[in-house]
Amino acid sequence: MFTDDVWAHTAKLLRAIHEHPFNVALGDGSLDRERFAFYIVQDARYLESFAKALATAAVRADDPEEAAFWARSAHDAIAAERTLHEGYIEEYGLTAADLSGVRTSPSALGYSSWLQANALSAPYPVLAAAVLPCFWVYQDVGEALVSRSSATHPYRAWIATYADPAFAEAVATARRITDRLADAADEQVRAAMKAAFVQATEYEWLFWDSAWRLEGWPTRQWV
Ligand SMILES: Cc1ncc(CN)c(N)n1
Repeated sequence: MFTDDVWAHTAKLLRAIHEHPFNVALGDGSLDRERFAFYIVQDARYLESFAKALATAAVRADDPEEAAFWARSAHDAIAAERTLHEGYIEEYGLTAADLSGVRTSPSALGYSSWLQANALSAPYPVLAAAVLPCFWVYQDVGEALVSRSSATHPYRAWIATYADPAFAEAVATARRITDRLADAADEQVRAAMKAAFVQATEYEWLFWDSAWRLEGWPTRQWV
């Protein structure tokens, strides 16, 4: 199956994601608030673009069941995941003014813009492959962390969201869709699907790394 193959192809990168200091600290609860708050604010921005890419996939899908799945996922990215974000934003006492003063990081902007470009101009099967890691990598990380998180773990709500069986069900559906599209695709489209899956997984690593580095714009000093 296409998705088994691309998952195996990205095994080293996936290991690097699990072993990234951000995720190790997220898992053992030692991640400092500043880094997690940075991540949450950037992720709220990212989710807006991700949801739009999913809504575009719903429009471009050639199968009504697939269209419904993408539309539901677009809704969930805003509704369910945002509830999670708002919980942390409230806990950290961040105001709307604090949030609007934060500039979208280079990595968050890069990932979001790349998703938008795929949504608007890549073939539909390539778009499906581009959004798949956004589901699957998070479920993989959430599931790996859940067994180690106690009831008092500071990031338990985050871990529980992505380790939830409903999220695993969404991953299974996204994989089924991507495999169906890969089966029907010619070699050129399949190669573009693989490249999109790898690129999105690289962006997933970058996103966590950017939060770990509290990534800003070095050019800000000149403008
Ligand atoms: C960067 C990123 N990638 C994926 C997800 C999970 N939808 C997320 N919340 N943020």
